Amino acid sequence: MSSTIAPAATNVASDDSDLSEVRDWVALLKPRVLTLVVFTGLIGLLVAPGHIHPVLGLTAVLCITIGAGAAGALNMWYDRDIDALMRRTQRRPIPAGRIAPNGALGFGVVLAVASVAIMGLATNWVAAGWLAFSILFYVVVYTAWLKRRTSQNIVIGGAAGAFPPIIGWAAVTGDVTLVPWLMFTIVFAWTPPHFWALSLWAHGDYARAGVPMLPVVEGARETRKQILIYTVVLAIASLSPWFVGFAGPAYAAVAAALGGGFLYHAIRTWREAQDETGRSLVQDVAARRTFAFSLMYLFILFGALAIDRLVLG
Ligand code: HEM
Ligand SMILES: CC(C)=CCC/C(C)=C/CC/C(C)=C/COP(=O)(O)OP(=O)(O)O
Repeated sequence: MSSTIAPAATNVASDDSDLSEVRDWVALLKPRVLTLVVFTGLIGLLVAPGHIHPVLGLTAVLCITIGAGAAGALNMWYDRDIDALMRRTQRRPIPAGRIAPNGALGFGVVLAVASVAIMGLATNWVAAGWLAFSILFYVVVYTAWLKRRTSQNIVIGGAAGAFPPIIGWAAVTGDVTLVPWLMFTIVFAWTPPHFWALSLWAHGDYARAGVPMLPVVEGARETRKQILIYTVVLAIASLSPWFVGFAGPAYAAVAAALGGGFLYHAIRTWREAQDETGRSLVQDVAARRTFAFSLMYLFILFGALAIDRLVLG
């Protein structure tokens, strides 16, 4: 009896370990963050004037997914030393020892090159060029250069995450005009409040790893102020597709309501009960809500733009 059961049990065990190995390689792509990155790229593609064959459109979105994922893998390869020091990141596959650094490097390079090549062959080389630029920007400018050097790291480096709407648009039209740059500006202005809200409670991790994020260098009080300033810029930028006549009043109403909501959360974060250094006395409740709101905000705003153009427009 036992001899018939044993091989089956072994198979189950090896299936489980195969599955968890696949999970580790997928984790290198930062899949949760990718959802929103890819969504903004998809909206750029959908609202662009002109026509793209659905199969090619799908291929373009897949290339943005793989390219951005590859950038995430290369980021994890480069950051393996500091990831090992931070509670939030120390269980990642490289610091936890489940994937060798060279394996992650090879994986990232192969996926990056493949995503750019397929994008170029399937759509056009303008979209492929912007995809290549975004990957290099995230890996070289943000990760290798700015992240460990300046508290403005995510303002400048965060631009990488704002390129997907430009890439999606260019995949359809072959060029990059004013509107995709407005979409870029929205994600660009959104990134600092998105990240700094989180960094208000994750600053201990960054301090331990020696990463000069804004609350570590300038303090929590300054970070709260900067979140509010960028939220004002974001609320104005979000209306720009309407200002230039690309989107209609329905989009403007949604953008205004969302902007009001974000401002409400940013003001609550700014005024949250603090000690004399600006550290929260209430476990950063308002900051956590601002972070959660930021995710919903971008999803609904870009969704509204697509509905305005494709359904109402
Ligand atoms: C340099 C710029 C950015 C930094 C430093 C940053 C940082 C972070 C961090 C530390 C988290 C916490 C969760 C995790 O560890 O995965 C997070 C979550 C997230 N970020 Fe960002 N982010 C940036 C830009 C963006 C951009 C441009 C997007 C998409 C447009 C984005 C989308 C998301 C999403 C969807 C989550 C939630 C993931 C989850 O549910 O775990 N982020 N971000
Ligand atoms: C199209 C294209 C190439 C887009 C790539 C851009 C991209 C993946 C943007 C998301 C930005 C992001 C996850 C930052 C995390 O910062 P971090 O790396 O400092 O965070 P960590 O501490 O969690 O590693």
